[in-house]
Amino acid sequence: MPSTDHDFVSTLPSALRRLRDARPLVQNITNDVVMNFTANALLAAGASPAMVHAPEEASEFARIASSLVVNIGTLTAPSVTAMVGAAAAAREAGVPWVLDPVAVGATTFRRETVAKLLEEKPTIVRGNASEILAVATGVRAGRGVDADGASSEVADVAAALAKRTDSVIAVTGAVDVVTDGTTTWAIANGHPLLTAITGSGCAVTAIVGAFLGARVAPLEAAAAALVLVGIAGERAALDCPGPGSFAVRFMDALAAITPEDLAAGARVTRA
Ligand SMILES: Nc1ncnc2c1ncn2[C@@H]1O[C@H](COP(=O)(O)OP(=O)(O)OP(=O)(O)O)[C@@H](O)[C@H]1O
Ligand SMILES: Cc1ncsc1CCO
Ligand SMILES: [Mg+2]
Repeated sequence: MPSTDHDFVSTLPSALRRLRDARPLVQNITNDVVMNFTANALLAAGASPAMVHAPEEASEFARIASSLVVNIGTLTAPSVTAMVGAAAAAREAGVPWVLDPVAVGATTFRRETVAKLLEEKPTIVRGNASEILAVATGVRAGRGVDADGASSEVADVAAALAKRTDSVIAVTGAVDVVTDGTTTWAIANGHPLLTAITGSGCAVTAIVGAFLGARVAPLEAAAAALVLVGIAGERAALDCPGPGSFAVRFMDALAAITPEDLAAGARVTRA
């Protein structure tokens, strides 16, 4: 039975303080379903969101952003141009960036776009288990935008992918896995109601970007975001009648969680 990683958990309050002090400018090129929800989640967490996605300006903006979030949920040809251009600009300018490969296994268009984006060296890739498996194997996997695998089963695949791509890999599910290929954490925070609303995964990815933008180191940034969203989900679910009010309470909880709450509620073990 693995025990809590107290060394890491004790760093969580300073990571959240850093995010709220820095109020990082997080550029998002994300999907049409979750744009408003994502911007509000970033505000609630303490970041400053900017949904700047036009091909004409996305790469220019990426050079001045604190971090960049690229989410392929509702991909179009112009959005691919914006994403690849912004990711390249971020890499050149030393701006950290995070990739959410939504439903990457579903179509050739998504697989080819993710292959192009991986060439721009994302700092972190965050997906559900079927998405991370599809990225790792390059083959068709999973049904669509929702997960259908257990994250714990992909920990080895994620660690190998982290080594191969030199990125941190964050796999979400009932238990999340975060790995840089050497250190691997399992995070048991969260609530099933998070899967009953659209965009909770996209919000996690954006908040990973927020911690990165506050210059928290990648492995710690990914884990802190997963703990924050997980605890917010747990709080929001208390006496919650259903998904509608859960989404509202989730936003309230994200804003109300203190740095100390983060350390007190974290369930992080070293794998
Ligand atoms: N069964 C579960 N129990 C508790 N928490 C969960 C469960 N499944 C997912 N979560 C949490 O929900 C959040 C979103 O993860 P999920 O894997 O559902 O992302 P996703 O599939 O990309 O979602 P979406 O694409 O709909 O935004 C994460 O914080 C994760 O820890
Ligand atoms: C439902 C849905 N379809 C494309 S993106 C998206 C939001 C979850 O990622
Ligand atoms: Mg998703």
